[in-house]
Amino acid sequence: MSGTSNSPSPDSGPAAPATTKGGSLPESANITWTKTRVTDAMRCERLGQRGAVIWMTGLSGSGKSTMAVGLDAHLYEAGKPSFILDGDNLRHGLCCDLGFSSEDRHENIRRTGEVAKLMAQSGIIVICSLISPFDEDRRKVRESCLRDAVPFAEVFIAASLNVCEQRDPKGLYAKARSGALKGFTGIDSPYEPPQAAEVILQTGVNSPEACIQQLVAHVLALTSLKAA
Ligand SMILES: Nc1ncnc2c1ncn2[C@@H]1O[C@H](COP(=O)(O)OS(=O)(=O)O)[C@@H](OP(=O)(O)O)[C@H]1O
Ligand SMILES: Nc1ncnc2c1ncn2[C@@H]1O[C@H](COP(=O)(O)OP(=O)(O)O)[C@@H](O)[C@H]1O
Repeated sequence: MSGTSNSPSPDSGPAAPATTKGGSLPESANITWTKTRVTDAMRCERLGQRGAVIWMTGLSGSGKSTMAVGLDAHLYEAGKPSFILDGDNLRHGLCCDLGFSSEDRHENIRRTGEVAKLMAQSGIIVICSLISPFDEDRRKVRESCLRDAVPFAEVFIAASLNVCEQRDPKGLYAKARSGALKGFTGIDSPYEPPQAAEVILQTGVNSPEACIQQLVAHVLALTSLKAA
């Protein structure tokens, strides 16, 4: 990660204006970026890892939470600071004002992506587990992270709609099919699969343990200080 900390312009010189929704300029005028004395690089050294955003996307029931929990537990055992940002959980607090319209889903991903990036800049491996159905939203999070030199990996939790619907762990597909739940992803709301995910986990085919192993290997390589 860069030498200066949490800056929209990683290196020295005047800070570029931070961007907001869709990469536009901030709404507020007369705002100035405060630089800190502890750099991102110093935080990484202290924690022995590079902070990163691990972004999991997939249908409801594909296995996002299972993968997130497994990865988080593995990192904990290895002494590596991590934290899960789970879509369902965030909707109880940070995103409690958002529903499931396309507009609200865009804002959900933007907001979560910004929080994830900040946490990653503090040195943590941030595991994001949201349906995040739109390619463009995920691309914006990726670009925002990479602009600030935050390692990013998109992880496609690739179980098919058929598999997810068979599992239906929360009974939501049945509700959606009956018409009791409108705008459900995969049924009457779109899901755009990633075109170039760094990791593809075949959670409809391979065991949870095998998928977690595949994920852990990628995350350890991405966050190793040697990878900087
Ligand atoms: N209409 C509709 N569509 C999709 N999902 C729904 C809907 N209504 C409620 N839920 C529940 O909300 C969870 C998804 O929240 P996310 O924040 O991950 O969604 S999104 O990324 O903004 O699309 C999702 O969690 P997961 O099953 O873990 O994916 C559901 O439990
Ligand atoms: N290989 C696998 N990877 C992940 N989950 C799996 C796998 N095989 C079966 N499952 C099951 O599928 C369900 C996925 O649910 P969950 O992880 O909550 O998905 P999501 O967070 O995407 O809605 C769980 O009941 C889990 O035990």
